[in-house]
Amino acid sequence: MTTERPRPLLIVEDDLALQKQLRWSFDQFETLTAADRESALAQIHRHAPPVVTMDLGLPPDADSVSEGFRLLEQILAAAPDTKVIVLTGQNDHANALRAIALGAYDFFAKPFEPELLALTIDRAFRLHDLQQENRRLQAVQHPTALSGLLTRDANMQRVCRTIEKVANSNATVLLLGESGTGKELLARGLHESSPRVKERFVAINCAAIPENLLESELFGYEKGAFTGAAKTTPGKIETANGGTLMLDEIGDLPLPLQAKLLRFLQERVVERLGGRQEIAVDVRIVCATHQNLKSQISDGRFREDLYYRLAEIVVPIPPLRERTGDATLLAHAFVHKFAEEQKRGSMTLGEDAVRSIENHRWPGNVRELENCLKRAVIMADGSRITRDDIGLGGNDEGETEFIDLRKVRDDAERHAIVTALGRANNNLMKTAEILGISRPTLYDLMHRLGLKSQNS
Ligand SMILES: Nc1ncnc2c1ncn2[C@@H]1O[C@H](COP(=O)(O)OP(=O)(O)OP(=O)(O)O)[C@@H](O)[C@H]1O
Repeated sequence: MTTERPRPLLIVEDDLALQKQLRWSFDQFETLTAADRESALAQIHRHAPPVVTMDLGLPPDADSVSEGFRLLEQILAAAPDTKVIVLTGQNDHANALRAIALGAYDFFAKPFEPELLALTIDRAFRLHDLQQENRRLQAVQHPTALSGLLTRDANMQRVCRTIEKVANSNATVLLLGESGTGKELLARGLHESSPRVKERFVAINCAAIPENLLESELFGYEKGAFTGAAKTTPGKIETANGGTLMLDEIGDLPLPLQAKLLRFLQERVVERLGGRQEIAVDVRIVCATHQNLKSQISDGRFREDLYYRLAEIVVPIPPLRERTGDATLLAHAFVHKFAEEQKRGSMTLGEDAVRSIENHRWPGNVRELENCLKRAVIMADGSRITRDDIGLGGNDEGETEFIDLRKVRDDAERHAIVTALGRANNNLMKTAEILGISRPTLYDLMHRLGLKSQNS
């Protein structure tokens, strides 16, 4: 015996006799009905039915198809996965084809055989389920390479999607972000999501190496090329052959080396210092910087032609302070990680510690947060990390912003109701329909929020 709940099927039909017949024919589903466009939309918002059957001729002008097509477009805009089966008049092929072109799943000419329509509805439910399952699996399997990167912030999630999307191409990527925002983590994620994953990921920090050594680090040298060059050594570019080379702090690359890098990007060959042979290298370049390269270009400190070679895809990374909820999300994860590493058993963050983390501006971004929590885990006396263990200083008490969910909800509800009242010209029945709630619920809400309809 199956215990599955019947699935919601919306029947949009203004002919009440036919509506009743359809309900009766499809009693294996949880049938919902609507006789016009607005109530159909309210049902869509309230119940999200995966499948809809709809008549094209709807009031106020049931003889024309304009209201039906408008509804079809609105359903697909609100819930694009909905399978809409359009019921047309006999010999109404033109409208049937127009409905399919707009995204309807199928059409049936009236009068139709309920058994045949039931088969199509079944098929539509199955297709809808498959698509949902597919999406769920993709969501679960997708972020493999970037799964070490924690975020709930919408902008940061967008950055991750961009990285995953460009991973398959060979485009040069420029990551722009403050120090410690995760540029190297993203560059590695890009490499690991790319077809080059089996080859090497090589990173070099252009700011950390003195100018005279940077050239040989990047391009390599032949034995005897300079004093101390005891043996032939390939440079980082060559070492990354087949893989990905990350040039961190590219804004610090000295001008003569910028010219040399540009030549490499144009010709894709390197010549080691003291060597005469050109060596072909196939490498994907990812650059990163916290500097404003555009202003460096205006100051003559960065070559514009190199910039355009490097900036095929530019990905700005938001600083931690602009990522909603991420500081605490990461803090909990770091506590867990370091408590395990330090064999301190299970540790938690006290409320005062969480508030102090929320209020800090994190100029050093995730790296600063990571170091801060590592120290706190080591320093904490018990299993609960306090504000003092976090050691961010400052008096956070005054700055604490309490999130009052009720107020946030009230504000959102007030905004929605006022907008709907305006749209419905203060007609409460219409307002309730637009909002997808019953009239008594609307009255209750308006009463609670102290809202008055202008007619009352
Ligand atoms: N979203 C994140 N989730 C988990 N760990 C992160 C995240 N972002 C950064 N980290 C960690 O924070 C540290 C700093 O990140 P990373 O080295 O990638 O930053 P960066 O922008 O390259 O820094 P810099 O510009 O100073 O080189 C690393 O240990 C990294 O693993």
